[in-house]
Amino acid sequence: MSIVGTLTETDPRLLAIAGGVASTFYIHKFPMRGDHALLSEVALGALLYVVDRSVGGASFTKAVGFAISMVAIQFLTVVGATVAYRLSPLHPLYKFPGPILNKITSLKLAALVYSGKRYLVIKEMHRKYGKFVRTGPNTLSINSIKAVAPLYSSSTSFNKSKAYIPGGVQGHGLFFIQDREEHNTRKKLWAPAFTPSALASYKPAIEKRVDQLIEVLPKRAKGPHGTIDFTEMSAHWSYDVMGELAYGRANKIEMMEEGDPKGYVESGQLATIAWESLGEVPSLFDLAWYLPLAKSMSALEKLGENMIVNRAKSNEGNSNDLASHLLGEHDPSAPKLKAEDIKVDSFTVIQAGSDTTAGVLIFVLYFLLRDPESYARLQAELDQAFPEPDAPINLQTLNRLPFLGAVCEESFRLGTPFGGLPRIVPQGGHVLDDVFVPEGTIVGVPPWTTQTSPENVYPEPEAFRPQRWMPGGLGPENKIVKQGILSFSYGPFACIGKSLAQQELRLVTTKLLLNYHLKLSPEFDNEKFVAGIDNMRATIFRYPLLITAERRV
Ligand code: HEM
Repeated sequence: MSIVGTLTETDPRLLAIAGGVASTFYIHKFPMRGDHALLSEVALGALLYVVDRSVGGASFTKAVGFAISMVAIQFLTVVGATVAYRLSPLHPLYKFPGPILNKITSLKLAALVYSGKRYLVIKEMHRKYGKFVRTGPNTLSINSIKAVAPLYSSSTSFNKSKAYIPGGVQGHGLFFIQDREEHNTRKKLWAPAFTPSALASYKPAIEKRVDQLIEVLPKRAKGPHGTIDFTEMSAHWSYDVMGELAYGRANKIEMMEEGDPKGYVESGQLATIAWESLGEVPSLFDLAWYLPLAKSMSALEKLGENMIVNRAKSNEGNSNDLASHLLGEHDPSAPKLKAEDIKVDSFTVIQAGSDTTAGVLIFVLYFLLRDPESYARLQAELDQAFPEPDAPINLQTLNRLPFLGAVCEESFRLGTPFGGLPRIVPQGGHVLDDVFVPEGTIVGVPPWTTQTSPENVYPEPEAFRPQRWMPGGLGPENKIVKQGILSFSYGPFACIGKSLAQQELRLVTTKLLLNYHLKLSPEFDNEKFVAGIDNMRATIFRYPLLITAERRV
């Protein structure tokens, strides 16, 4: 007989069940890292094996079987007790409606995020269940602009949830810092790189890269129709811009020239997919980091590290590049960031600034090419403002063009890459839109839902209608409620690169339309393109935007 049986004379299966119930209470009170939980289970199994063999005198096979069955019973008890608790009135979110599987396990939400269609499904859930939907055991989606200020933009706005912990990455970067105070300190370091004068100083570098795009575009044409994969082109352009802005002359990112042989764009996308989906189940994320796939996910992280290390050593950077701020070159007496933190901030610059802008540029062209009237109107506005297509663009003129502004705003609205902006309800809970939400709940206002809701944007909220942003809009019923537009979020954690992205987008759209007659390629398949849009912090286009470009004379 095993030691457990000898000592207690109780059926060991009952002890395993009791252990499972106790573990359930423990892990709900003190959530555990996934790799630590797995390790504890393995350690428990090993302990049971050793005890059963040495004290009970069992054979190897019997002791292994005993250890496995006890661990399995304990584990299944944890699963069963967790499901029962999450569906029971004892759970703090019991009163909130939502699909039953979502209430039971965060794996359901993670799978939805992974599918890239969270933005569409969550909107549908709100239509079915109302303003508050329980999208995970401990997660609420809130379709209410009254929740925007408390969650994001007020002085007491909530901290970021654990969805922002970037798996096995060592070090803290601005985007991933959850705590408001720590975030505030780091943001002071970044902020000087995004002042209006700093932005104006980036114009020559952005314009140089836009001119390079204009040059390279026809060289990418392939096949009988001269088809250009603009999804790839846009990503390469965008990475080159961020490389130049971040590391100045020390930049080695040259994708328009050399392509992307090391697969950095794909690596960034894989990391985004993993962060965004597994962020909903952080305990699984801790395990995923040990898989071989993590290696390809971390290629971009490595690039960020190499670039900032080179930049720091080489003295080749510009005094106003983004790295100069992260490296503290403007104030030698100020405390320096730890090397591992600089590394994370370095790849944050590249990734946060590239995939997002590249995605919205793809949407700008897609929408314009599907809407010849808007295309023609924009081209006329640009031709009039800039009669010399090759001359440098005057920023003041550029920023004053109303229809260009309207096209960009409408593309940010419909091409928003962020499916969710999860925050955590602070101690004591909080009343959100007249409903009490318990502390510790993960809450978010879903950008796509609010941005395409007829309550916030009217008429035709899901259609590309740039005129809605112009004086007079789409008629007397025209409506745009600002708090409903979350493309760049609001408040302390909002996008620090918003003005930069706007400037980049205006410049590149202008030069593209001034220099080329752009069209959708005959090879382009609209249905496949739309079905292939996956929205997850960056937009992943599973099917490319295929265009043709004919030089204007
Ligand atoms: C179309 C382009 C862009 C869009 C739609 C966009 C959108 C956003 C959004 C919604 C957030 C908040 C995310 C959250 O709370 O989870 C964010 C954060 C951020 N964005 Fe952007 N972004 C764009 C371009 C850029 C660019 C060009 C940069 C340049 C470096 C940038 C840098 C950042 C950084 C560093 C953060 C983290 C800010 C913080 O935590 O304080 N973004 N972005």
